[in-house]
Amino acid sequence: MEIPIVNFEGYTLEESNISSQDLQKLCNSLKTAFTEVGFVYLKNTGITQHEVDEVMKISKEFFDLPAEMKLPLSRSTYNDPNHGWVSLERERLNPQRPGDLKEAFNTRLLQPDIKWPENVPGFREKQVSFFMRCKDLSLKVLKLMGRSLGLDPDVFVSAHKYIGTDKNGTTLRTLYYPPVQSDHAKEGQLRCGEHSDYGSITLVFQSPEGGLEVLSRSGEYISAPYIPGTALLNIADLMQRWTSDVFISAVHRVLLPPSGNSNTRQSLAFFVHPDDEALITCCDGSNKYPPVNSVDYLMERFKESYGRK
Ligand SMILES: O=C(O)CCC(=O)C(=O)O
Ligand SMILES: [Fe+2]
Repeated sequence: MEIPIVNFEGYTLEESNISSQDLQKLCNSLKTAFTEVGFVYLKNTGITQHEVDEVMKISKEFFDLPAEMKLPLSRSTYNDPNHGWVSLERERLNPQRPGDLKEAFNTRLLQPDIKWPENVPGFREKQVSFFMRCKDLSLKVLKLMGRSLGLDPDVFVSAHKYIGTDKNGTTLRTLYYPPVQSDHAKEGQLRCGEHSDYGSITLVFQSPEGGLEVLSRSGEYISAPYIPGTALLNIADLMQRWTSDVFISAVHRVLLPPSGNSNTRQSLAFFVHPDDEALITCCDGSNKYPPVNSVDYLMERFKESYGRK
């Protein structure tokens, strides 16, 4: 099994003059991908490889700073549950394993009056403008998802009104995986432990090293390689619940590089979450899962990956 590629030509960020026949085709392809794999590559979205490369480049400048310059920007120092720097091994996406061998910087609030890295000129502007591009693409996809299920096209979009504000947890995360000496890693340690994402959907952009793997329905990990110019999109847990398990939130991971390989790796992940106060109720009216408040659900999940205190 492979992750399908869906062409957004005609429905890019700059266009929406697609014929109703092509729109239906697009919806059908997405629905197939989301029900069978939970992951899909989107090509010709309007987000270019150049944009992605630029965000990765400026992110690397930040990650290369000495730890004492990043420490004041730590995730826990903000009056916000998710914004800021996450140090190496701080997070365990699979709570059964040692901390992940990755660093991250999370952008959630777009206000200029919160702390940003000062020593990397342009960092804030580049992260914020990429956040906006990902937001626009995500809203377009959410609309197609509603339509693909034969529902009101706004059923999901209308629960994502406050992205970029303190009423919504949507986060752009730039990730850096430093070189690993596999023989020095702790037992069972990975670059990114097995997990599924928490919110509604996630967009992922990897550096050319690739390395992401996705658990297929038949129980084997399949590779999600780097495909330049594409955005990889996956369903997350709240969306699976919202669709009464019609759309699949697939488990994924990043293993350690093979012994002797000293490559670094980068990725950008845009985690789309519904508005804090949105009540997530099965969209087919089935009551398969009880209604849940979006922010309550997400806070519970964060506690698991950062260790319960
Ligand atoms: O680094 C990647 O390619 C994916 C990371 C990931 O799955 C996550 O942070 O949730
Ligand atoms: Fe993930």
